[in-house]
Amino acid sequence: METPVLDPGFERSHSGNDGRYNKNSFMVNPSTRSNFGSKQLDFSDHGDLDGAQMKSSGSLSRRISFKLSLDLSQSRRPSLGKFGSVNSVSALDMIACGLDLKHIPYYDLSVRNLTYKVTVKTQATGPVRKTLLNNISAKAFHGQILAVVGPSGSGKTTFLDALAGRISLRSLEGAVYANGETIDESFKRLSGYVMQDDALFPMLTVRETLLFSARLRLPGNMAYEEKQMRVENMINQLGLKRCADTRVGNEKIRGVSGGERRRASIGSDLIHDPPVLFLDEPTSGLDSTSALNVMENLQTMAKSGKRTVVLTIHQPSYRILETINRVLVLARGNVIYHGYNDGLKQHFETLGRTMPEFVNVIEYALDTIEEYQKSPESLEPLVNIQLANKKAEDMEQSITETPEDESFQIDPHPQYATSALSEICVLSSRNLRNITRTPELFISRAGMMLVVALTLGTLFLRVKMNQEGVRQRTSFISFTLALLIFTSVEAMGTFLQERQIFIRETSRGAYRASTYVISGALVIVPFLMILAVIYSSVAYFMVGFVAEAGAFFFFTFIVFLVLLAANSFVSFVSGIVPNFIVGNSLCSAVISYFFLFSGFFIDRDNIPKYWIWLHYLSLFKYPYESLLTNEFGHINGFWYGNVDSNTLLSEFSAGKVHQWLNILVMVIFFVGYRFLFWIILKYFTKSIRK
Ligand SMILES: Nc1ncnc2c1ncn2[C@@H]1O[C@H](COP(=O)(O)OP(=O)(O)OP(=O)(O)O)[C@@H](O)[C@H]1O
Repeated sequence: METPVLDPGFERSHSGNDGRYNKNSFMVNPSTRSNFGSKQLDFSDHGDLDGAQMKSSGSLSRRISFKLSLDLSQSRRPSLGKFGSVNSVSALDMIACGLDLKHIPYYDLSVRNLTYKVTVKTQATGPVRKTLLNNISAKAFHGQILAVVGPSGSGKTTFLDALAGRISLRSLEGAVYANGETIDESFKRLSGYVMQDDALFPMLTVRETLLFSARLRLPGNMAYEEKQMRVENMINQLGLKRCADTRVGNEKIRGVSGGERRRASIGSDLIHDPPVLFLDEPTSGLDSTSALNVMENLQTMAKSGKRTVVLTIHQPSYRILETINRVLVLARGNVIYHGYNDGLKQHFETLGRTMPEFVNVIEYALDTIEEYQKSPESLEPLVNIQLANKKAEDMEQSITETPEDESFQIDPHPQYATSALSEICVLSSRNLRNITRTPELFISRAGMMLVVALTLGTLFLRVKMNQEGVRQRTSFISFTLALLIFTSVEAMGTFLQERQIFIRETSRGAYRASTYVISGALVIVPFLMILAVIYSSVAYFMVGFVAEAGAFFFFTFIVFLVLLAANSFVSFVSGIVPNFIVGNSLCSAVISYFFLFSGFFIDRDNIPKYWIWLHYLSLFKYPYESLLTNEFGHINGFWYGNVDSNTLLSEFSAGKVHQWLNILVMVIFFVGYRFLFWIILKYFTKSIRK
């Protein structure tokens, strides 16, 4: 084996976030690049390397990485703790610049003795520990695809989740290493995870989906044109050119085909070109051609970008098998085989079995597992054979491997790709695009407000200044508030629909929960303002409220604040409920209580002391008192008998209303519920298993 020639003059220091791969980075003397690049460091074309070769290459890859002296590599990548930045120069950047791909940083993963147990409650025995992963050891190399296969329930997804940091590290025994370093939170940010469900916005086109993802996940200081170029490259790479401007769609909305949606989903999770990719069943639900297409794309991405691809798959066809380099066969959480595809046949031969010719080796493995599972000795012989092989491999490894350096610094504050402000802009523009693509939602609510305003306007037409007029005014105000607050519940659907997308995007650090909350609030403001104006300008004058500009604008402003506060409250509830049915019931129940304690049905003075807190928490109390004061406070003189405005207001417990204080409380409701929503999203809406 030739020794790589490193130019000592190019040796680099190891800290900082300037795009370095890891602390053992060296700069390659360009004149020597091709010499050793092809002979020792480029494994991407060596899916059939034998174990010994791979081991020596693997250990070399941990020790040496290369970084190209390119301007575009500098300060693009966020710091990723001990794993350095995502890429110093991404594969796609390099392709776009026509540069040599042999110098892309890469990661080799290894799993040692990974065990994962959960506690399950059974009726017969009470809580028992169930082993979902049992002492699993495996490796995934860059430039290759490792496929996790096995019968249903064998632990494929669980294994992928453990590797991808989707299971709390505290719950796992054993360890997962990336280039010999144990993984931590920062590792998540440099890996992409494609879930089984394609959680995408149905109203965006494929190109828009990828572009929004690029704007969120690529560094803020990268030019917009470059991001667009990255998107076009991804579209070409994934074969999405023909449908790039078609809406993604879903089960209800016509859009791209299932295979194209799958590829769009893969593209949006991989647009930032993560060096490690995890995919859960990327071919599920696809016809054989689309499935092969997806796998070929992944193979190209793995090879050309030196990415490490780990995926789960059900019964891959013969042609799909050719796109996979290594397999990990699991059964009931145990490793049955781990290694290169062509070793599988030989592996089963050690059991004294002969695999028939022209049989798909994975199908054969699954059939064999099934057979053993049904036999009295169960999986034991299969597990023992694998354990014996592993022992031999471990011994070999202990001779060739040197101990790892454990002195890496973990960055306690892993950064996001772009600034909070930029995230707010991108998320707001995405929200806006989604809203404008579904105008019927806003139009129907605006139409409903108009119809109700007209109905109330005719019902309470030109109310008089007498006792009946007073009753009608208070009824109109309380009904208006009930209408505004109860109908806000429909906003819950938005977040519940988006929740999977939010989890998918934020689980890999695409953006902050706070910017998601802020952008959601910002985008809704103009729409709620329009609703407030529509309702007030029709109902206010038809009912015949005090004809003063100031009073009208104040009424409209309060209606707007009520809509804002109610929207925030509903957002908060949507964060804590599992689905719309529960959310709708909860919201309706709580809002009904708020209404009951508003002061309309029972005066504040008559509410029992132990219930008074509900009066002060009520979303109705403050606008109700403000609107009463706005109406009655503007009219001097007697309403009926010797009852003047002051008497009326004190009767409604609104005698000493400070309008600015009420406004402040409503603003606090608006901000406070959003804040609680943020807490829920940040700390409780996680896709991590315990
Ligand atoms: N939280 C849990 N509590 C108890 N058992 C669990 C839990 N999560 C998963 N399991 C069980 O662990 C086993 C492995 O599940 P996993 O989803 O990893 O299997 P899989 O191989 O991906 O299955 P499939 O191919 O059907 O998707 C299953 O038997 C499943 O029922």
